[in-house]
Amino acid sequence: MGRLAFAARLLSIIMAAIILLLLSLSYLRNTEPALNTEHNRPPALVRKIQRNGPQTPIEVEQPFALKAPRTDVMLVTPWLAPIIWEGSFDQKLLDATYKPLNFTIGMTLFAVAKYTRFLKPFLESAEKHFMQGYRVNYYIFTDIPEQVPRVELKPGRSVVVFNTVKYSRWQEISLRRMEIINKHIMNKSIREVDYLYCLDVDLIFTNHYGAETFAPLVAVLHPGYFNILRNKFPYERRPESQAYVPKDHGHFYYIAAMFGGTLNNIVDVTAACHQALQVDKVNGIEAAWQEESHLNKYLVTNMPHKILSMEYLCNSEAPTPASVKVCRFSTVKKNHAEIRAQK
Ligand SMILES: CC(=O)N[C@H]1[C@@H](OP(=O)(O)OP(=O)(O)OC[C@H]2O[C@@H](n3ccc(=O)[nH]c3=O)[C@H](O)[C@@H]2O)O[C@H](CO)[C@H](O)[C@@H]1O
Ligand SMILES: [Mn+2]
Repeated sequence: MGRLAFAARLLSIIMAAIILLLLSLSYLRNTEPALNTEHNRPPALVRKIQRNGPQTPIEVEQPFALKAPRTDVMLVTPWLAPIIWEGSFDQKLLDATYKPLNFTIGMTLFAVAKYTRFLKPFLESAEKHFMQGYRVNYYIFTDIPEQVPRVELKPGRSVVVFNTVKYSRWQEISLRRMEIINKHIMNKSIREVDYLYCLDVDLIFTNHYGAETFAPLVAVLHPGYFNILRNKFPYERRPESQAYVPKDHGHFYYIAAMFGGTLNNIVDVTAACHQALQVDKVNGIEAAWQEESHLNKYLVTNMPHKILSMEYLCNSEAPTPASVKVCRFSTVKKNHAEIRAQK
């Protein structure tokens, strides 16, 4: 074999080896079982229906395409996410669809310092109204585990208590929730829930709160800002903050006392808010409404798949708007100065 022919042969062998290596690398990348692959999987409901087969149809009142169930409120956003109001859903139909799937619903609740006093009424009301007939795990974060009350739980429901530190400022206790929830999902102390709800504890359930709220990412209209121009929303308006939203941006103002969704979505939203909060801290700036400002900033571009109306967060200290036919989750009156005082 001539020198030239040998060199050509060698070159083609090297080229083939490189192509093979590149192909196997891209195969490995595609098959890597990282947590991130969750993003590409169909939602839990679709997976389970694929596994179990379709559910049996049940008798419901016929819906008509030309008849809106309600005409006084917006039922779907411009990006086609439903807004949930009394009269817009059939609870029987939803339960017949979802209950056979045996979902587990997780809930994170922080009760630090004096806020442990809210746990008993919260849990007792949740046992009456929240996700009846579903499996529920309450994840309670507290610095005083002995003050977690014993509340009688229905079958399939449980309380898990995690120790957490008490930061000296109430704002810090509130905003650190993003970081803590994120860590507990990443280290797998919270797992195997189909949906996770992250709630304030100074609230009580006052009516049905169930499957109509299931979505990959769900947020709630703030009862104080549902009918004002967006340039008046209490977004963070200083460009130096990571939570900055310009006056002509945004759709709805959401309340941080409740957001929920699938674990991968909650990982994303809590990670984004935690990172933004850290950058703000380094820059010596705290957003107007702490994590609520960061949550709202996130939701400007990552719009929720479903929005809950103010029925899902009623302000017990203000008149109920006419559009709210049922209050399902209501604030508890509290003396801010007393409860946030250190002693
Ligand atoms: C009326 C008002 O002021 N609203 C703001 C206030 O909501 P809130 O007044 O509802 O805040 P909050 O005092 O309920 O704190 C939020 C949550 O953090 C936990 N917690 C807080 C303090 C504490 O000592 N122990 C404890 O466990 C607890 O789960 C509580 O529900 O603050 C939020 C966090 O920024 C939002 O900005 C709200 O818009
Ligand atoms: Mn609160």
